Amino acid sequence: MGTNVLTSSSYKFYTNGEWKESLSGETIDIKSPYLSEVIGKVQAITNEEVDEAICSAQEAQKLWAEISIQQRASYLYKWADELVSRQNEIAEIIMKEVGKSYKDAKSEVTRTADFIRYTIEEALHMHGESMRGESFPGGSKSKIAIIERVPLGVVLAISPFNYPVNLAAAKIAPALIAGNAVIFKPATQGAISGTKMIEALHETALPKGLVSLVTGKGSVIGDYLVEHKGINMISFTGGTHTGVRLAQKASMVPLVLELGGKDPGIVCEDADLKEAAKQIISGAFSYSGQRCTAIKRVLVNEKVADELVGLLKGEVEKLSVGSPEDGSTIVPLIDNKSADFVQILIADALGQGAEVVIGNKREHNLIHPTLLDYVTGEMRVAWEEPFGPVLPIIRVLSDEEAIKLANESEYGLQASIFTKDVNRAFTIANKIEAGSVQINGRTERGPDHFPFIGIKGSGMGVQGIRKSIESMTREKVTVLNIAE
Ligand SMILES: NC(=O)c1ccc[n+]([C@@H]2O[C@H](COP(=O)([O-])OP(=O)(O)OC[C@H]3O[C@@H](n4cnc5c(N)ncnc54)[C@H](O)[C@@H]3O)[C@@H](O)[C@H]2O)c1
Repeated sequence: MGTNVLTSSSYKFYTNGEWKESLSGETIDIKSPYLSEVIGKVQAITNEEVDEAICSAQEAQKLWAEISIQQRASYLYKWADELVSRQNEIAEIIMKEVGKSYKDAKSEVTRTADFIRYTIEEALHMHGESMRGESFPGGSKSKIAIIERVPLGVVLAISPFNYPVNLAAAKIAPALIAGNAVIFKPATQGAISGTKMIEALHETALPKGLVSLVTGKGSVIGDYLVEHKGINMISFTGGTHTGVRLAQKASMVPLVLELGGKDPGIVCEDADLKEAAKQIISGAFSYSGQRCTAIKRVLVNEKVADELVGLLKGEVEKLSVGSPEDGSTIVPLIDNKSADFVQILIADALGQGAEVVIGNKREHNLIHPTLLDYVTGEMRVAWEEPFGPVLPIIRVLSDEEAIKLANESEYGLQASIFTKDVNRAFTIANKIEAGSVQINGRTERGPDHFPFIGIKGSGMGVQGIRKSIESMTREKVTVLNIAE
């Protein structure tokens, strides 16, 4: 691993096929979560520069939608190849910028290339349909509707910090293959990784203006982008607070929102407890719990609670804690503010009678994996998303109580159920209010072609390769009236 990857400390934004410095003259420092140093700066662009990006996107999109899907595919295949050939460089940036282990960062890049290829192939196999008028009473055989999917126009893609390459490409690739232009706004922490990903796209000689990388604080340019009349669709992944605000600002454009979660791991007394403990701990603590689909609470039947807690503790003891450079699972959180928040949730629970099974140790923004037992519904950690390595355990008397607690949450992303009885699993799953339910496995987003859905405070709309393409296109009907 070279140390000189971050050669350019000031990164440019990208619009109309060119890399530029903002006329604002302002940049934003990107501080590594674990190196305690600024690893680069990104441009804080102006509203006028946003206007220019959207204007050139509108121009470019018209031509892009007209070329064949095979031609569009050829650019995207090159993009996937470029990402693979730059995987070491990009992985190192992801590691330094968002503090993810080098191994995980690398697999994020290769998973993204796989995602892009699958997206192309899915789109190549999507076809429209036709209908004859005669099937409706009074309709005629001479009326034929041809139903095709057409692009929406300019898609605004806003991504979060935790998967800065994968979650961005998961919006950009379906948008492009379907014939849209893209305005890509990365999370500020994650913007250098996003820049590197767009550099790879630039290498494909993609038509000018089709994709722009706009950087700046979400709180500064976010509203301007979201309310912009030139935007035809918004695909957003991030926190619930930001997403709800965005939905209130955006008007009359389709939205797909993938937001926060509080996924429960429900453990019945007949579960394979050893396997459940393994799944729960890897689900809860990978990348320090900074995953939307992390297991964020355990609802365990009290008959097996003591045994499960012992097994969970054993699994936590095996987790490596330290620097992402050493491949640790538990790494410093994205910033100090996030670590302070986790600490507040832990303190609140302890103040109300929860017990620490293991953990509750902090060095700067590195929080050791923490298990809290005897958590009750009065404690904030039972309901709030920590986005950090703390897992509350709530003991329940019955499946009904577990279902009730699971559904009382403002979120509805995923849930896991652990039981050996498949009928029982389905009975519970059918009553759970969540986008997806995992039976005997940890909550997770992949494989990426599965539909991925957040309900309630966890979002609206569906992602997942085919669903993402559908969300970025609309049906258009052309009716042929044949002379009789
Ligand atoms: N459901 C999912 O698919 C999924 C996946 C990953 C992360 N998440 C969620 O994301 C959160 C963590 O990510 P984060 O801290 O980067 O989230 P965040 O909400 O702080 O930021 C997400 C994005 O929104 C931008 N933004 C901020 N203010 C904005 C505004 N006013 N208008 C438009 N955009 C604005 C940010 O710059 C960033 O690009 C967690 O809640 C996590 O659960 C959800």
